[in-house]
Amino acid sequence: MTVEAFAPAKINLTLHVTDQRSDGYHLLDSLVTFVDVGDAVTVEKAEKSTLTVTGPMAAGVPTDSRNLVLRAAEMLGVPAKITLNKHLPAAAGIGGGSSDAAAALRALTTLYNLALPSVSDLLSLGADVPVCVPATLARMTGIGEQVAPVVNEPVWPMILINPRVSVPTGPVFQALPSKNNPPMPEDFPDWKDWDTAAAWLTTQRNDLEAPAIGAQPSIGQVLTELHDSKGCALARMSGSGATCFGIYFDDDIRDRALKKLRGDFPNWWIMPTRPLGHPMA
Ligand SMILES: C[C@](O)(CO)[C@H](O)COP(=O)(O)OP(=O)(O)OC[C@H]1O[C@@H](n2ccc(N)nc2=O)[C@H](O)[C@@H]1O
Ligand SMILES: Nc1ncnc2c1ncn2[C@@H]1O[C@H](COP(=O)(O)OP(=O)(O)OP(=O)(O)O)[C@@H](O)[C@H]1O
Repeated sequence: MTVEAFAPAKINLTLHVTDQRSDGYHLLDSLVTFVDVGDAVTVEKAEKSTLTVTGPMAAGVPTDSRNLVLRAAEMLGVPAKITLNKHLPAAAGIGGGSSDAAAALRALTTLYNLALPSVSDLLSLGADVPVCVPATLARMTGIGEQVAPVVNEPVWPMILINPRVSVPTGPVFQALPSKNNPPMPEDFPDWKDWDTAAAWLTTQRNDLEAPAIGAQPSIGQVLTELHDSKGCALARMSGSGATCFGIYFDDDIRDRALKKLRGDFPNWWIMPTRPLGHPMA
């Protein structure tokens, strides 16, 4: 028997850094969504764990115990033949490794009929792993261990752009000048009204945007191109970058922007997508 799990890209619609703990980790207040672009993890019972990485983004992805998918199997203590079909760029701010680990945990616990690990164990794989397990719109706080589901997600058309530069997360947090920034308001707007929802999002922030642009100026260019594309309601960076997203209200308008951006920037990774809008199976 094989079990397959989808590992959707994680998008930080907002990312407010509100404090820093004494161990150096940062406290966050982030609205996180998951979209229909992602990797796929397939697992099958085996005598010992093996990992094969395939797909258009396989190059450079570790196949040894550095890969979070193998670390997830090790955490559960179950051996499996694992295949990871890689579509997401790595070190890109869209949680590639974390979402793969979460998908591996969903698949392996189904295959072996096990419970999911505790939140502290999930966190030990990465700060983004707890939110990637349910993989549905959530408010993420703490350093990533507190995950509160949010309902009525807008499934608006989006564009993801990565200028094909990888950005390691730690140095971007370290370059952040102010660690004490305001959180999001306690209450969210009515997500069913896309105009109101997008207008509200524009009043929020990704505090890692400026330090990430400092490290990789091409992120600034990506944001300008998305922002200036016709019909874009909001352009923002996800996570610690470099991937940025644009939100549109209409598929045809989004598709025209997509065509123009792909024509103008043939070397960038540019993908149409939309939030999944429902819990993962
Ligand atoms: C930036 C985000 O992607 C937003 O969702 C996450 O907070 C990062 O999640 P992640 O990549 O799973 O992060 P980890 O692999 O746990 O940590 C990488 C590095 O980022 C920094 N880090 C991460 C999370 C956090 N709340 N505070 C931090 O300061 C730490 O220096 C850490 O060594
Ligand atoms: N399954 C995996 N896929 C890609 N990279 C992985 C994986 N497991 C471990 N890694 C390693 O993790 C590093 C960071 O990649 P990943 O895509 O997880 O992070 P990220 O884009 O920084 O995510 P975040 O959104 O949390 O900032 C890579 O450089 C790679 O060496």
